[in-house]
This record gives sequence, C-alpha cells and structure tokens, in this order.
Amino acid sequence: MFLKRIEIMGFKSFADRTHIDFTDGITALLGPNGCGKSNIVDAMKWVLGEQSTKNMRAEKMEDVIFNGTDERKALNVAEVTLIISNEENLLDLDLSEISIKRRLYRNGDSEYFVNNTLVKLKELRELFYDTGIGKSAYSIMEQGKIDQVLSNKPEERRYLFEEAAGITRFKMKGSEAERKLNKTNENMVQVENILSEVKKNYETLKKQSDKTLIYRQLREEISSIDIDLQLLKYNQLVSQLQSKEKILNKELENKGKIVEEINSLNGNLASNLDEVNSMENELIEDQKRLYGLDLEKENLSDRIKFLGEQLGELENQKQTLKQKELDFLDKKEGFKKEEVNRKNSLQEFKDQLKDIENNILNFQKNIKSAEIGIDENSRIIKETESRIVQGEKDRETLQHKLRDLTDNIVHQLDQGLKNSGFSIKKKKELEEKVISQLKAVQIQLEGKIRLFDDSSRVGHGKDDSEIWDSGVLILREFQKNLSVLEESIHNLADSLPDFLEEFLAPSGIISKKRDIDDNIEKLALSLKNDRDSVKTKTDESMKLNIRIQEYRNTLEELRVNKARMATQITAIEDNIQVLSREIMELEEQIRNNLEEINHVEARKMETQKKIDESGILLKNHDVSKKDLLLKLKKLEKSIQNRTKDVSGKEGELKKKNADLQKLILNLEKVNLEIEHINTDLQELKQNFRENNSADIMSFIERIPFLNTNRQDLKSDYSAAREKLRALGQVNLMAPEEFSEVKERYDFLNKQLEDLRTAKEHLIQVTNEIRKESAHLFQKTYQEIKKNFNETFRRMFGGGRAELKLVDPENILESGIEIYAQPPGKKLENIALLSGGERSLTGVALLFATYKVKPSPFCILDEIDAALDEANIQRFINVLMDFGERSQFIVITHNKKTVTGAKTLLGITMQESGVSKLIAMKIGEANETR
Ligand SMILES: Nc1ncnc2c1ncn2[C@@H]1O[C@H](COP(=O)(O)OP(=O)(O)OP(=O)(O)O)[C@@H](O)[C@H]1O
Repeated sequence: MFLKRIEIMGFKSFADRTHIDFTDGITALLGPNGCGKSNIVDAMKWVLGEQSTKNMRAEKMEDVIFNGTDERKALNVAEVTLIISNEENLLDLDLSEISIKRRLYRNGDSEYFVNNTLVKLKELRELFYDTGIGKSAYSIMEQGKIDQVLSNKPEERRYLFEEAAGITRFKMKGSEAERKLNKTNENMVQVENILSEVKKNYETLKKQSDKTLIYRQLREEISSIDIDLQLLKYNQLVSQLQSKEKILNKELENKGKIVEEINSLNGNLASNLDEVNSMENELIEDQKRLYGLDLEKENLSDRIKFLGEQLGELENQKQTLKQKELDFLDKKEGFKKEEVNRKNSLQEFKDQLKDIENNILNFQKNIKSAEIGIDENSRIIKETESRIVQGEKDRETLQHKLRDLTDNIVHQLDQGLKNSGFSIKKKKELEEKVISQLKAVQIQLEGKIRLFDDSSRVGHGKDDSEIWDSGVLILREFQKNLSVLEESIHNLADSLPDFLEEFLAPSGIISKKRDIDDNIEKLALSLKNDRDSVKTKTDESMKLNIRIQEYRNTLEELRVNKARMATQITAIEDNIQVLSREIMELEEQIRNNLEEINHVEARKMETQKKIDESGILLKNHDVSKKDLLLKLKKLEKSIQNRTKDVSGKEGELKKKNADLQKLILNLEKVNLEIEHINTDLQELKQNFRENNSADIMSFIERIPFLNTNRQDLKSDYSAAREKLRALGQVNLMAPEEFSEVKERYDFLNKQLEDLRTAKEHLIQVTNEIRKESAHLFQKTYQEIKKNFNETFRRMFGGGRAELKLVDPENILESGIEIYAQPPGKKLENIALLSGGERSLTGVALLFATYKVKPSPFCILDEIDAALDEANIQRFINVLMDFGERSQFIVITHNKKTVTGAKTLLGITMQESGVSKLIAMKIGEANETR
C-alpha cells in the first residue's frame, strides 16, 4: 500500500477537515453528481504540486479555497496533506512514512511541506521523478484525460512512455545541463570580450614596461660607471697623497740635517747676523707666503674650473629634467582630455539611463492605470450585471403582476357585466335611436334656420311681430324634440354598467395596468442600456488588456536596454578610474621630477656660491701678492746693505741657508699639495654622498676590479647616456602597472580555460544523458508496444493494436502513432474509432504501461463512463488483475465497476455545498450494492 491517508481542509467543497483512509486494492468512491468526488482527485493532484489552474478546473488558484455557501462563510486557507507509506523505499527518503502538505492562502501565498519541513516546489517534484506519480505522470487519469492520451499529437503522448522509461529525471538533468551550457557560452563570450579589452591594455603596457626596464637598466649602468669614475679619482688622489707624504718625510729629514749645520756656522756670527737673520727670516717668510699665494692661486683657478664644469653638468641635468616635465605635462593633458571625453560620454549614458528609467516608470504607471481601468470596468460590469439580474427579476415580477391584473380585469369585467344585466344588443338599439333622433333634430334645425332666414330677408309681407311669433314657435318645437333626445341619451347612459367608470378612473384597475405596462417598458429600456454598457465596458477592458500586453513588451525591451546601458556605464566608469589613476601617477612623477629639479637647482646655487667665494679669494690673493712683492723688494735691499759687511764665511752660511730655504719651500709646497689633495678627497666624498646617498667607502672593495682606463669608462658613460636619451619618453610606473594588468590577464585566461573545460564537460554530460535516455526509452517503448497488443486484445476480446515511432531515427523526439483494429474491423488510425472504443483503447495503453512500470497508486475518475455492459465487464476483469499489484481508487457511477471494489467510500452533501465522507464498511457496501 502506498497511499495511506489524505486530509483535506478548506479545499473546494471540503470546508471541514476531512480524513480519508485508503486501503489496499481497489477502492470505489461513490456519490451523486456534484457531491465532490472529483474534488478529492483535484486535492490529490494539487498536493503533488499541480500548477495549472485549468487542470484544477479553476480560473485562478485561489478558487480552490472553499468559497462559502448560503449558510457558511468563505474560508481564507486551503490545506491538503497526503500521507504516503515508503516502506518499499520508492521515494528517495530514508523514512517509512512521508507526509506531503500544501497550503494556500487567499492572498496567494503558497507553501509546501515534506514531513512538516518547508520545501520548494522543485524539491517536491524531484521526489516523485520517474515514479509514475506527479504532475505529468499517469497515476491520475481523469474523465477525458484517457481520451486526451489518444487525441494528443503523437509527440505529446511521449510523456507516458518517458515516465515509464524513468527518463524524466534525465530529461530534467539534460535541460539543466543545456541551461548551464548556454550560461557557460554566455559567460565565455563575456570573458572573451573583457579579455580582448584587457589584452589591448596588456600589450601597450608590456611595450612600455619593457622600455622602462631598459631605462632602469641604463640608469643603473650610468650610475655604476659614475661610481667607478669617482672611485678611480678617489684612488688616484689617495696614491698622490701617499707619494706626497713620502716626499714630505724625506724633506723633513734633510731639513733637520741642514739646520744642524747652519746652527754650528751661526755660532759666532749669531750676534751679528741676528738682525740680518731676522730680516732674512722675514724675507723668507714673505717669500714663502708669496709662493704659497701662487700655489693657492693656481689651486683656486683649478677649483673654479672644476666647479664651472660641475655647474655645466648640473645645468644639463636640469634641462633634461625640464624636458621630462614638459613631456609629463603633455601626457597628462592628453589623459585629462580623454578623461573629459569619457565623463561626457558617461553623462550621456546616464541621461539615457534616466530617460529609460523614466520610460519604465511611465509604462509601469500606464500598466497600473490600465489595470485600474480594467478593475473599474469589472466593478461597473459586476454592478451592472447584478442590476440586470435584479431588473430581470423586477421585470418578471411586473409581468407576473400584469398577468394577474389582466386576469383580474377580465374576471371583474365579466362579473360586472353579468351583474349589471348589460346587453350589447340593447345598447346598440339605444345608440341607433339617439343617433337617428339627433339627425332628425339637425335636419329640423337646418330647415327652420333657412325658413327664418328667408323670412327675415324678404318678409313675405309680414311685419316684425309675426316673424318673432313664428320664431318662438320654431324654438318651442325644437325644445320639444331636444327633450325627446335627452330622454333617449339618458336611456342609453342608463343602459351602460356603472362599474366601468370605476375601471377607467385614475385609481382604477385599467390605469394600474397601464402603469405596469409603462414600468415594464421602462425596465426593458434600462436593461437594454445596461447590457449595452456591459458590452462597451467588456470591449474597453479587452482593449486595455491588449494595451497592457504591448506596454509589458515595451517594458521588457526597456529593461533589457537599461541593463545594457548600466553595463556600458560601468565600463566607462572603470575606464575613467584607470585614467584618473594614470593622471595621479603622472602628477606624482611630475612632483618627483620637480623635486629633482629643485635639488639640482640647489646644488647649482651651492656650486655657484663656491665659485663666487673662490673668485673673491683669487682677487684678495692678487692684492696680497702685490703688497708682498713690494715688501720683499724693500727687505732684499736692506739685507744686501747689511750683509755687505759680513765675511766670506757668511758665503757658506748663505749657501746653507739658501738650501734650507729651498728645502722649507719644498716642504711648504708638499704640505700645501697634501692639504689640497685632502680637500679634493673631502669634496669627492661629499659629492659622492650627495649624488648616491651613500658613502664612497662602502664601494671601496670594487677598486681592485676596476677597469682603470678612465677614457674607456667615460666613453661607456656617454654611450649609456646617449641610449637613455634615445629611449625618449618613458612611463616610469609601467612595470608595476603591467604586473597588475598581467595578473588580471592571466586570471581571465585561466577563467576562459576553466569555462572551456566546463563546456566540454557539459557537452559530454548532455551526450551521455541523451545516450542513456535513448536506450531506456527504446527498451520501455518495445515492452509497452508488446503489452499494448495484449491488453488491447483482452479489452476488446480480440482484434489487434500497434504502436509506431513517427521518426525512429530520432528516438528522443519522435512522436508515437497508435493504430487499433477492434475485432472484425480494419486496422485504423485511432481518430476513426467510436467514443467507447477510444476509451477502451486508452485504458489498454494505460494498463500496458502499468505492466512495464506500475505506478504505486492509480486514480481513475469515471474513465468507464463511455463503456457498454460487455466492455465494462472486461475492464473490471483487467482492473481486478492490476488491483492485486497496485492500489486503485476508482470514481464511478457504474454499478458493475463498484462490484469489483474491495472498499467503498461515499461522499455526500448533507449540508448543501459542503462535502462529507461516509465510510462504508464492506457489509454496508454490499447492502448498498
Ligand atoms: N472553491 C469551492 N468552494 C466550494 N465549493 C466548490 C468549490 N469549488 C468547487 N466546488 C463545488 O464542488 C462541486 C463539484 O464537485 P465535483 O466535481 O467533485 O463533483 P463530482 O462528485 O465529481 O460530480 P460528478 O459525479 O458530476 O462528476 C460543485 O458543486 C462546486 O460548486
């Protein structure tokens, strides 16, 4: 047993909570027409997820909720619970009993539960795939549906075979795989589009990055050569210093010796020569100073020259940096222009998007107002229709009244005439008498008038008094005749019955009839107007519906446009972001460049200051030298005068002193040279630190490996600088930008590759599903085909039936033709069969399918309606056979079919409009039978 119980509450005519317990075998559902038997079938379909309102015999889904009776209010919720036994694990849930519940509220909210857990409709449907149960399966066969299996197009019949073959799940999986494949294709196109955009950027940045890397390499090369040159100079200065220090030490030794010799010579000349000596010392001092001044002057000139060269170099550097700044500014200007263009386009797109959104709002408003118009029309139509119904009722009431009144009039007239003894013949005689008397009076009157007229004109010889007398006579005669006439009129009036006056009086019965006639006429006119108005409003609503459809189509297009526009806006916004980043980076480069320029400028100014200071020193030297020369001349003259008196010994002493002086001068010179070398060394170190932000001593270990050919190094330096210049403009951030883009480019390529793999996989899955489905379908089709002929022969007591694939080459789409040959007839297409034959053929196909894949339960709703006695018996025989294996619930009005059932369930409507279940025990059932 599969179906255990169904609980229905508030569903269609089942207003109260109703439990129906099912049993094994065949259960017959009995009850008079309209008592709610098919509503139970509807409840079963509904709880299994039926979505078609047509299949639920409703206009909208809310119509399935109990909508009230004269005695009961409508309900706001419908609920059906189906309890299924899953002991044979037919459903893929590890539970022995499963309850499925569907609930619908009047506001349209709908819920599904499996074992009281809220689930989605999709999950519920998947639970029943390939079980023969469910929306499109064959477990529920209703009135007309069996016939529909035969009337459907050959392709539409496939569902029966597919469900039996168990490929519904495959089909779903196949469609899902195809949906995924389409989605993957769309994603691939999208990724390819983005990739082609990124690729452009990638290639541009790659070129720029390569160039920048060369640029950086050259800069490093130049800096390295520059360091080598500085190291060479440093090495040279250090060697010079060492050799000078050696000379200094040697000369100091010599000086010591000569001083000793002079001291001994001077022993006796000391006193005499003190003055001379002091003068000579002064002279020597002055000569030393003079020599020192010359040396200093030479050094200053060299220094000024060196600083001048440095200044030139710095100026070149500054010019290069300036040029670089201009290039950056040009580039930035270009980017700015592009950014403005992009922003303009962005604004245009945004305006367009706004227009589209406004249009969407307008169309939504139009739809809303059209819907309001339709609602208003429906309201008016409803009102008018109820007015028409009321009008019809009123008209009927009036017509009823009119009929009563007319009967009354005839009756009263009859009665009145009878009571008053009125005779038409007598009335006619009296009327004729009055008319003839009236005519006689008229003739008499005309004759007398003429006579009187003649007499008054001619007189006939009579006087006036005679004329007057004859006039009086005439009038008296006339008066007499009128009295006779009056009497006749009275007689006539007396002959008419009195009650007629009452009849014709304003409050009389005839006036009432006239009023009713008028009212009926008015009512008919108003009904006609109301019907015209209903028609006009219905036409209007139809037009509004067409217009709503048009608005919706346009709305759909607008929504597609809106999405497209939004994508373009995002793309431009991305573009603008890239541009503003590039601009910011350029600005950063310009700022760095400016800092470099300022730095070079500061160094230039410092160098210039040094040149100026050296120039002032040079001028001061010239003045000092001139003064010193003048002083020297004077001093030499004084010494010459003083030494003329000194003896020949003094010659030797003089010579010694001269040697000493020479030595001292040499010593001074060497000291000065050492001092200059030290100054140069300090300067070199200082410059090195400023240019390279590092101490030259940290590079010292490079010296032994240096190419000591200064000339070669210099030409390498110039060549590298030339290459750098030839490179032109360089995007310094390009390698970093390129690495970012590369990362994205690689990522997109990877994504594309993944999508390709996914696509191949999906194609493979689809092919496998198709292959497996084709195999299962073919197998099941062949079995059903074989069974069909057998069940057909059993149903018809002979004959032959056949199934044919319309397109055997295309087994997964092919339609299935049915041919049937009832006994003694020709093999015919089913369209030519009689109603009963068709039902029987349909049932044969259904049972042939059950044989291959029995559905765990089966509901047959009056499928026996068109069968005659003999066929019913055969139908019952087959049904009872199948009843051994499956659970059958049969709705029928046929007594014979009822005899085949094991259990009977009765449905009644004890309370009008509310279905109720009466469980009949087999004993009672037999009595009922
Ligand atoms: N939402 C509803 N609320 C109340 N009653 C409803 C609702 N929907 C349908 N009905 C009632 O259900 C009845 C129809 O029930 P159903 O079609 O099940 O009858 P049946 O027993 O199958 O009849 P038959 O033997 O003629 O096929 C109708 O009287 C209809 O008014």
